[in-house]
Amino acid sequence: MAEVYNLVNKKLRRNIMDYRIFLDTANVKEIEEAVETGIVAGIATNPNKMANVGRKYEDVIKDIRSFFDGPIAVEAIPTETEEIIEEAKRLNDLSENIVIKIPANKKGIKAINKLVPMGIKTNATLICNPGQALAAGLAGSPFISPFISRVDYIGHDGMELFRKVRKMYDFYDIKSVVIAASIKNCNDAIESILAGADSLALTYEVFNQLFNHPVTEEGIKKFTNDYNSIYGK
Ligand SMILES: O=C[C@H](O)COP(=O)(O)O
Repeated sequence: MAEVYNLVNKKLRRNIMDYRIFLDTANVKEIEEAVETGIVAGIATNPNKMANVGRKYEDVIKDIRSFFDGPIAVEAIPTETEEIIEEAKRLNDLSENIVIKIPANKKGIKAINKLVPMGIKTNATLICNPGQALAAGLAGSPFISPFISRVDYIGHDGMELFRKVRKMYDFYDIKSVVIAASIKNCNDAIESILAGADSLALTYEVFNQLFNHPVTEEGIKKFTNDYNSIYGK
């Protein structure tokens, strides 16, 4: 078990650049457009994102696979350990390079502990306190997702949670890829990188904020006018 854990995690650390940005949506049009920038490493969905587009996991995965071979994260919904494991195996078989999101409560952690030695990539999700992150890391989950904005929404400090998780992982030398998840603006995305995020899960809206600044747009207009004044357009 320890051997498998080390293997999985060493490999993940080597390929960490493969996981810098997960696009957090199940909207295939958005995914296709964003992938064209060349900076999307993976796709993250959850049942909420699937419900937003009103489509089944199988159909969304099939569409994404027609143009993208990076990791696709999908969430296992059963709440009992054995059922989570069965659903994770089923989802994993839908395509190459699937990551199974599993909520980090005790039943989920037990499932992760069994799935990792099978070579199934898990992402411990809905992490809202540092203890859940510790448990997920010690269970060997290759990915973990501390949630930032959802923790903020109940009056706690999501970024502080993230900082604690990062510090704890460094202190215990836990190698899981730490994904800053549930990010609602570009500032939180950058803050979480500065706090040591290995990876970001960005909604399409936040992803687009990466490229935008009014001064840039103003500058483009001004430079276009200047160019046209030279070339007489
Ligand atoms: O499932 C992971 C997402 O990053 C959660 O984000 P959300 O708060 O937008 O659903």
